[in-house]
Amino acid sequence: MEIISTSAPTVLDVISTKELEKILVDEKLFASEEESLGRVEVLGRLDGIVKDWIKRVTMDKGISDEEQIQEANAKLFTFGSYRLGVAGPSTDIDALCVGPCYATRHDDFFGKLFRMLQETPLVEDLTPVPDARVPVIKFKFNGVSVDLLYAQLQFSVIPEELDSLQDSLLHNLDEQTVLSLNGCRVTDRILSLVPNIRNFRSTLRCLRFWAKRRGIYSNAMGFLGGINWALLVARVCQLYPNALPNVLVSRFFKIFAHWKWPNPVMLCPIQYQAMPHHVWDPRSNQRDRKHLMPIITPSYPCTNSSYNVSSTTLRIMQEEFQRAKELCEEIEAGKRTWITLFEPYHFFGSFKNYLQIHIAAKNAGDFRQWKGWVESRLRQLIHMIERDMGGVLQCRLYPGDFSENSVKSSSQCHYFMGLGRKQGVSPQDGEKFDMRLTVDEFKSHVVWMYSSWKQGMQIHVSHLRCQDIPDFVFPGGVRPPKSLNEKKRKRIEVIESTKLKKSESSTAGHSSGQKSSQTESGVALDGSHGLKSGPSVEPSTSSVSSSTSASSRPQRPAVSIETEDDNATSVSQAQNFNQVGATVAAALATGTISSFCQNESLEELEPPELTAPCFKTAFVATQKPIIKLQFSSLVK
Ligand SMILES: Nc1ncnc2c1ncn2[C@@H]1O[C@H](COP(=O)(O)OP(=O)(O)OP(=O)(O)O)[C@@H](O)[C@H]1O
Ligand SMILES: [Mg+2]
Repeated sequence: MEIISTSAPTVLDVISTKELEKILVDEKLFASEEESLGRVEVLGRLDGIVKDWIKRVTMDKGISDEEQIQEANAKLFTFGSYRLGVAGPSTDIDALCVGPCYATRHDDFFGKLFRMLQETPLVEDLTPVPDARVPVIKFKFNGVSVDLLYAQLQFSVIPEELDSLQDSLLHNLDEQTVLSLNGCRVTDRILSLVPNIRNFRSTLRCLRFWAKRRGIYSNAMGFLGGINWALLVARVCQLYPNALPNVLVSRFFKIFAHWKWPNPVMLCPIQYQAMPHHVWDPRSNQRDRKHLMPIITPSYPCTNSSYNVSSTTLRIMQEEFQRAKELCEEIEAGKRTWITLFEPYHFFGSFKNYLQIHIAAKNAGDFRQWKGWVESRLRQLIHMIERDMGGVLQCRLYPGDFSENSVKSSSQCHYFMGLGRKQGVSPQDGEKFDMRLTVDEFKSHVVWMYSSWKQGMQIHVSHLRCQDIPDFVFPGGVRPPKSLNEKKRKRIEVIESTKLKKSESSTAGHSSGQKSSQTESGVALDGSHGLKSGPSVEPSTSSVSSSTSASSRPQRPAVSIETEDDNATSVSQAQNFNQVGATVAAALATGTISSFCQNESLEELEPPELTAPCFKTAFVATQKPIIKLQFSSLVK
């Protein structure tokens, strides 16, 4: 593995690193002793629960031999930022329960263990996510967030000293177990591949803090998450094995501002084994070839940990790397201090137009699941808008959600997306952007693809101008004054930083604010919304309709709406059956329609069934007027 420099630190490096690390302490990025002890206690209790669980499972399998029951064992491993030693006060604990061959994921982990957790005092917000790529039970234990995965190994007894790094463990395991084990294996391998763990941790804490401040910390939204930042920092540590964090931070930006993506970042050569698990290989796999920012995990099966990165998020991150590189050069030259590197990105002052995505569900349990799903889909909305608006617009998501009340709501939240013109694309007179169909398509897609959708799970997307951003997004619910000179702005930044650090890992809403005036773009079937843009971008009105880009878009399906008095209204022409189903799904999501019965499964409407003559669906609305929809004789 090549090395760029083995230079030993200078006295100045020691001083500069102290200054840098002082910021981490001042920003309270370390868990207090009490918090750390609380986590250790939670893990101890959890370990006891899984050990108890496996004995019950053993007995339930009809094994009555006392010795075998005594021997039965399950083991808890930690991984992620907690295991890496960079957890902050509010970061979650990622844990893996390893069980023997007879303890199944479905019945025993998501069944028996889940019920035991339900009965455990101090366990709350229990959310099973069995259908995820990496199935997980999420919960809070005595206030500590835990993500618990499961690995069902081939052993009949799990040895207490099990080494999760052994590749031979992976033989004959199901894909979900391999992926679940991978978290632990990757974390431990990273720690074994960095030359100096203390310097690695300190540098990683800086980078995690910086990424959160600059609004680019979120794997789900197409930026980078904990694992990706850890791998990138580990690589820089390898290249400068003796450097202190001040140099490592600065070299990090220097290297990644100039990195020629999609060249992969790897901590070691890709490992191959005679096992069937997918290993990242752009030469043989077309999907891997499409990855824009490959950051490869270091243990078998080596995969790309940053497959969510899109051309938009990559561009944003590159701009941030470049900005930080320049700042670091000035810091090194003594022209600035480290704190300037961590200045927050002013998301709500950076765009003239925004989309607000409001999601809600009937109860806290539904909401947690619905929110997780919608959040993982939001990057799709960016893709759709950029695709449909002729490549003129570019979007930026704020990687966090907001609530209208100071206490985080358990059944609704808001996301925001900034809309701007692509650099270098000049505005045209009277240019308009009509996003109604795109937004409808997105909402439909979100509902359509979600197999666990339930009544009450809603999504609304609306357009708003910068001045209409609701107050609750601002720290303390107070909107900063419009024109600020540089000095005042700096002061506000300090206030914002204080607020931001409170929610270091995930951005929460702030105190209550007024409801903004906004344009609803997501109202079900006849909802209208358009974003009009010209040399000076104007706000849309709810009736903005035509646009040049929209004319080339497929039209809405022919849906006849029958109101109570049987006045049928044709909404538009059908393009295909998929769209009908999609429109239905959107109506369900927005709450306009509360239930429906169908004669044919909506899934059957996927191509190639587009030519099917008709399908009939009846809907009943939540509120008057009752709407019945009759889908029939759709025009192809
Ligand atoms: N995209 C991914 N590819 C490979 N492994 C992943 C991926 N996402 C998560 N993991 C594994 O799961 C672990 C926990 O993920 P998580 O998103 O909680 O990150 P983290 O490092 O714990 O950061 P945070 O403090 O934000 O929770 C990671 O450390 C990694 O081992
Ligand atoms: Mg984590």
